Amino acid sequence: MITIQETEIKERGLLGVNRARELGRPILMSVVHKMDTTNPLSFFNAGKDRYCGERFFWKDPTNDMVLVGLGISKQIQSDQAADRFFHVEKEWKSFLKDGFIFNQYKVDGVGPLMFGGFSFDPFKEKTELWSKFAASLFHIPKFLLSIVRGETFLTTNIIFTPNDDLSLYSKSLEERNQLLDSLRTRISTKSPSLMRKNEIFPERWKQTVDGVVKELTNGPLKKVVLARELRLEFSSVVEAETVLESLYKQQPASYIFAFASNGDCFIGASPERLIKKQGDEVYSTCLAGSISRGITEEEDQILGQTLLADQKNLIEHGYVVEMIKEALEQSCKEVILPDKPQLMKMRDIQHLYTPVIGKCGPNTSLLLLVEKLHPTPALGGLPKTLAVEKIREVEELDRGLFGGPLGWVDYQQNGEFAVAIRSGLIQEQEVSLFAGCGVVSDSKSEDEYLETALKFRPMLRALGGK
Ligand SMILES: C=C(O[C@@H]1C=C(C(=O)O)C=C[C@H]1O)C(=O)O
Repeated sequence: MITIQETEIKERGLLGVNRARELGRPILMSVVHKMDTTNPLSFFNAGKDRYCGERFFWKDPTNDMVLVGLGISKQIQSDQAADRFFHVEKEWKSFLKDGFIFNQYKVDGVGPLMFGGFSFDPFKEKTELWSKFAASLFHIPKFLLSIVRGETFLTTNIIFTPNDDLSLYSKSLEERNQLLDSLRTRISTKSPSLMRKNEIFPERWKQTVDGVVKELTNGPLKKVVLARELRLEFSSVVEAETVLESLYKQQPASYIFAFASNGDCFIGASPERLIKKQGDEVYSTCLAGSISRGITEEEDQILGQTLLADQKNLIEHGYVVEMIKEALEQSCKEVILPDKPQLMKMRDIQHLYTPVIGKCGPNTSLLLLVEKLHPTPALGGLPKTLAVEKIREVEELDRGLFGGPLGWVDYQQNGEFAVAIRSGLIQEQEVSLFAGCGVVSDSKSEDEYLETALKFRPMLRALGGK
């Protein structure tokens, strides 16, 4: 319970009401409090009934930043394809303008913040599968729990419209106290049983890979990433909190995310950072080139060394490094990266990995960097435009948010986006899982098929399947 003085309630209520009336439009009031240590999954779970379809969850691989949003105080959304990153940034900044922010903590990820993502390809025809998500969709929550480097904060966002009166502020505090009171409810650990696994046209997918391999030998295309879907059916509704809890235990070194919209929930555990901005620095990750983990330590090391020396994978990885370096050089003063990839070992798979740091110039903007980087050749291909066009033409899957940038931006314009892979879409009793792989001129469709099967595994295990 957070205690508030009666005078503060009146003063802040008045401030909000007066400004909204004076400007004739909605005004944000954001209030930050420090809190005792709170389990983020309990917080997510506490919003289950009241904020169903209005929740998000984010944890970065280092555990430095955990964000949980409940309720929607404002939605920024659009199905418009052109200039989508610019429009979202513009709307975010104009939403913040003239608002009140009561935040004495100079910590990123605290205070007003939007969370959401961009679809992989806004020009691809949208199907029923993703009908609950706009192609660009961001939520500014009513309540945001931020656990930043071990410290816990709660942000309450209130929107005053010209028609509201003073009581809005106290009503919102009441809602917050009810939420904090319900934090003790336990998460059900019972997972529904997996009834049916339906691979979506695997043979046709392999034929598509073979067709693209032929084009790669002759044409200007160097690499195309092709993805496929696995549709699962369960004995009862799949609850996001139960899946999150499993991902938390099973994939500690990943970004763990959930983004609910209109009843569906996009959820996953991605190893891949697209970009992070913290003050004057940006961080990106080149991740491409994959091999399985070994059963014994020795086998695991041999597999790792094989990957580090494998020409096909090194070439694929090099494409990503080159592109990310070039994109950052356009808006950073300096770009720093090692000259050789290392290994990133996840539970089921190991990857070639190169971290990149950029020193920001005066106009470096997080969303404009997202635009430049997405999709990297790890998810699109090379050359970028041709590869994305090829995917649009030959891939049967509607990727929706899969493979797109998913993350958060705070009111200081700091934030982070992961590449939304190793993920799935929960639709009541059914879940679609997605996985892709880089196709180059010497790719074999059977190997690529097996690689995508490996990439389904983290989500499959978290859902109680194998
Ligand atoms: C496309 C996916 O993964 C991407 C492709 C990789 C590859 O081709 O080696 C490796 C990591 C990711 O950048 C996926 O997991 O679905």
